[in-house]
Amino acid sequence: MWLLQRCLRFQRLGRDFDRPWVGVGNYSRVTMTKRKRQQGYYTKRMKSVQEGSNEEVLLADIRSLLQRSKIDGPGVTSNESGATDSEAPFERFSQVEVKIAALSSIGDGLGFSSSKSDHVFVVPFTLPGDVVEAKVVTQFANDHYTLTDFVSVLKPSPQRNDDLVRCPYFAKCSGCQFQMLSYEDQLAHKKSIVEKAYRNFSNLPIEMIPLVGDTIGSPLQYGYRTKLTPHFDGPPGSRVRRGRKDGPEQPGFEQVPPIGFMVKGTRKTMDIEDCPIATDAVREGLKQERKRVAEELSKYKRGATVLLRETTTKAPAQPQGPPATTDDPQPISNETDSSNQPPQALQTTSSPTSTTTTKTYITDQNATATEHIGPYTFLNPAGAFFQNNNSILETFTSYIRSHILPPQPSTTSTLTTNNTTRKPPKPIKHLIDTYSGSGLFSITLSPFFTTTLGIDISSTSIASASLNAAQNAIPNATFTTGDAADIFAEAKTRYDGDGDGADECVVVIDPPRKGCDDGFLRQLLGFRPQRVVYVSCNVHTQARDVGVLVRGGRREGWGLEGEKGKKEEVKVDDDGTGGIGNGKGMPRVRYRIESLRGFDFFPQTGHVEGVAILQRVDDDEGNE
Ligand SMILES: C[S@@+](CC[C@H](N)C(=O)[O-])C[C@H]1O[C@@H](n2cnc3c(N)ncnc32)[C@H](O)[C@@H]1O
Repeated sequence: MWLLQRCLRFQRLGRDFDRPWVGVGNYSRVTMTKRKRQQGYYTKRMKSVQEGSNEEVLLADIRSLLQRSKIDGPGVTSNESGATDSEAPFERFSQVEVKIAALSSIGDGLGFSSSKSDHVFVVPFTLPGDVVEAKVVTQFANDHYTLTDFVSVLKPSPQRNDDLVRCPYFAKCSGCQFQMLSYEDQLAHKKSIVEKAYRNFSNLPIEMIPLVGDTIGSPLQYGYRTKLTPHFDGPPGSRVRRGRKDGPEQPGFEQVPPIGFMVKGTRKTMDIEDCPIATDAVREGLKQERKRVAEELSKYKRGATVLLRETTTKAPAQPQGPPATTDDPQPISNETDSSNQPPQALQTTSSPTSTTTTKTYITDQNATATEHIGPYTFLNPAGAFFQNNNSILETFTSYIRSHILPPQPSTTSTLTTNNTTRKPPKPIKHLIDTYSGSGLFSITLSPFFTTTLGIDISSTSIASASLNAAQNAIPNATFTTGDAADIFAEAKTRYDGDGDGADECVVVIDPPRKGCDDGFLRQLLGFRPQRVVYVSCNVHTQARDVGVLVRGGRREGWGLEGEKGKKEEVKVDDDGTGGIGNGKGMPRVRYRIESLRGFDFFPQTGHVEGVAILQRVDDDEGNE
């Protein structure tokens, strides 16, 4: 009977199965059998979950919610479905009523149905207190959770205000999740993301983690994104034919494909005509590029990504005539390297002082985009990395400026816990800017330092960094191309001749989402700079790496219990001190977290940029 029921169910599910399984973020790392795929659930993870991935972060939140619900109870005590752990407890594509209990760190709501108390539903576009209808998509029975599509709100959360939503694609497009949440609540949620990241992923005792500061908001909450990359897929069959020289001719497009972003939770592209989180110039670019692609469709045989990047020029204001407005476009500025760009002057404003600012968009990866941050000008190839929210960069860089050096001690010497005096740390003179990109930190912080030394793996970014230093008349900045870990050998030669030159150095770290590798952390601890400022777009990998620096190299129990419970150690020079020294009998090097805070670079989304300020713990402060 059971077998018959299962067979009937497979048949039903097979009929319903109208799209391939698709993941959210890094879920695609999980593999499964075809039959399980058709059922929409997994029983076994074939590959380990990537550190700091959405999946790992989500699992931590789910486990803590299940733990809490065991104590408090989600309002349900019986398991009416009778499903066992290894069975998918809900039918794929069935609709379930879910009461949302928490907001996860990846921005999706987490809740329970009334039929199963030990199983969490992950529902995008929802808030704690919402009661919603959700459609079952993918089930992870062993991990007690199900990914769903949001269907509708049955009873709204007191936090929900749908009148705030400014985008017609909200609740479908994967770009923004929080438009129905007040900005104040968005910032509070982002603070809790930083708190949870350090609690769940730093592996530090709670007393070593300082209170997280309030999230600093973005001056612009819409109209802030200076770069968009909408895309369109190729015509059916174009993927199979790609790369086959002697194969049949590529089919062309029969109609204009959807041009835009992914539907949330799928790999399907949805057509997006406008994106209100982008700047006016980029929004205009989206409109024009959509038109251009439609007109030139016969040139395309496969899908493509369109680059839209804002560029800003500042010029002395015209002495005569009324100020120009957005309805009164001006010719494109000469400052923009746009030889192969269509004419697109879009937004011109005159400031009451003597400067005219012109913002336009560019689409050529290699054309130069210009950004201004306070008095500094940055030039970059449009396709290269640069922070995407210009409106927050002045606030952000002045925050880093005011924290890059240690707070001034009140006297020339400081009392230690033993009531003995110790010398104040040496004044910091040198900045080491790792993962420097085109020199954002080296350049905006340069007035504080005798020298700055930047490194980035991208030679294009380093070429821009050198150009930007020259452009901003900064004589003391040097940049080099290479792996970030390699900078410490150079820094030792430059600054550490007498053995304590690292006391005069601060290191800024701003890696990609995956964080720093062991080699980098090892070299950093071996160099032992007095101070570290760690900036990151992924507070989870940041928390992991900061944990290593605070423990002085030990990387114990990273990850979720049971996933990667094994103890690891990031070893440097084993000098017999039980930790990491510099190989010259120096005591173990470790850091304390002076402060933690998030910055909201991406309003309306679940992302938060973390800034951790670390100070080396010196011997007489309790180094063992
Ligand atoms: C988040 S961006 C930060 C760039 C810069 N600090 C800024 O704010 O504009 C990360 C940078 O790390 C660089 N990168 C990635 N892996 C690297 C590695 N192994 N060594 C050095 N740089 C790396 C990338 O090229 C990119 O410029």
